[in-house]
Amino acid sequence: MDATSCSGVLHNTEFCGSRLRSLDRKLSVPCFSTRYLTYVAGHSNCKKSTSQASLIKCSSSRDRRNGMPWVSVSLDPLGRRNIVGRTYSSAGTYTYDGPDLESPSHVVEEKVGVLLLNLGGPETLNDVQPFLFNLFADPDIIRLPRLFRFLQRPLATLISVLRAPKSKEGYAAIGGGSPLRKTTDKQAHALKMAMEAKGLSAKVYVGMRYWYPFTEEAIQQIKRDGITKLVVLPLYPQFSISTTGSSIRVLQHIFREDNYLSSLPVSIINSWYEREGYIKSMADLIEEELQTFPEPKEVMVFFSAHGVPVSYVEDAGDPYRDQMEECIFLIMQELKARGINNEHTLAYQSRVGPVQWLKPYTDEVLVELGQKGVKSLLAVPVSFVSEHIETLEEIDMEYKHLALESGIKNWGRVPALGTNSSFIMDLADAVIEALPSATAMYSPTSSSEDVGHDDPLKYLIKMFFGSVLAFILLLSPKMIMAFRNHII
Ligand SMILES: C=CC1=C(C)c2cc3[nH]c(cc4nc(cc5[nH]c(cc1n2)c(C)c5CCC(=O)O)C(CCC(=O)O)=C4C)c(C)c3C=C
Ligand SMILES: [Fe+2]
Repeated sequence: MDATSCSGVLHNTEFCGSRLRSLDRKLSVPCFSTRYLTYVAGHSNCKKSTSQASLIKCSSSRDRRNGMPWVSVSLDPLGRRNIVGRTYSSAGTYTYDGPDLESPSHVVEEKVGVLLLNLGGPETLNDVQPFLFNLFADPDIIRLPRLFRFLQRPLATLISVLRAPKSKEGYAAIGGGSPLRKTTDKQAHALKMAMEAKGLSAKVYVGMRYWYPFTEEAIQQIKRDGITKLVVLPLYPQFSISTTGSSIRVLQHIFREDNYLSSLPVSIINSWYEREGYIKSMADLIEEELQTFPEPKEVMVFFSAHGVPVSYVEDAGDPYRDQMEECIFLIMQELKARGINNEHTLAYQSRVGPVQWLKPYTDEVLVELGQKGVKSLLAVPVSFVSEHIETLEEIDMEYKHLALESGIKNWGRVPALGTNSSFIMDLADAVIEALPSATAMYSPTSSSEDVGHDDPLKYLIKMFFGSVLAFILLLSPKMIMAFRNHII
């Protein structure tokens, strides 16, 4: 064999002397011949072991960045070799000439699944109120003290009814519904293709938190398909209790109840805002959009993130604000490395209800910038990777109008990443890197426990008194205004 044209990636695995050890890092290894890969991986303290080798049939697909076949092999905690993806396992042609790996008959044929999690959005105006009900019924969105949890659903009914007219106006303005489902489906398809190009054959599922296709439906399909390893990829770059946290709690709840699911190896990617591919893709979009301004260097880069109530960060320990700030820092650092030194700022949009949200608020900052004489502004939505009401209506219509009214002359907006190819390629890498750490997910702890609907009479009494209390609370004019308006 000649050590020439291909390379592979060996995940979490190190060949060291006669032992196999798990490592939490990725090893790039040389490859011999175009048809077979030979992995030769070494441990810095065990130089002698670097001749351990494993042969695996190459995929014909090529990695986009280096033009090389892209192969993943992992070991489970017992040291068995799992060939990641059907491309390899179905090919079934490999040999191993090292002394300690098990025989080919122990190779598990993996059926890899990737579950994309997202919020979901109403597809028609009639869906708006029930969608809002689902959202506000989520104890991770309206966090009530345990004693008042029984009020969750009556409150959700009230708030959703109060808010629906304002929300409907927004959805009507963007064509009568949310594009989130279509975009997420496209992202799922693009991700499948990208993984295939990297040699991983996997099924991709979409599970929405508040609208169709619900996470529960996606999980049922995963079961029907007999998936043996699952990577969960929330389509939120930064973690928040209210988004990724909420979706994962739903998963935990479903998995706990089910024998098959509770032992299914799962790897959850909690956040991925710091990934180089994501940061570079965002920087690409900003760089490109800056060129559309008459004086690109004078443009203020205005990051607008979806807000969360301050109490999430300060009382409940939500890492969202920290991750957001770090994410902006990394994007700006990448731009600086490209010689782009524009001023930038971060603000939070989309607050709902009467509590304090993360500051500064997007609407207030826009007015201030206009008053300070900023003339050109590029809005960068940073907590989303697809277009939806918060970008198409709130940023493109409401904030743009406010900015122009406040004295800003040149307005631009960076599109959401959507199916941007370098972004999707990076998500594919994220999935491939996450696969080896998949373990059974069952966790007995969950903060979103149900309020005990076992006894119907008890439940009805709670619902009745809860509703009365909720009406008294919510019919105060201040509360009504807070939920009706977007507060801008
Ligand atoms: C990182 C993203 C998001 C966070 C954090 C988040 C928190 C959060 N949201 C609400 C209330 C609403 N959100 C609504 C829509 C909406 N929210 C996000 C993302 C995050 N939310 C997206 C992508 C969307 C749009 C979905 C779509 O239809 O396309 C809405 C409905 C729209 C509206 O009426 O404004 C509400 C309400 C809370 C209370 C919250 C944190 C506690
Ligand atoms: Fe939201």
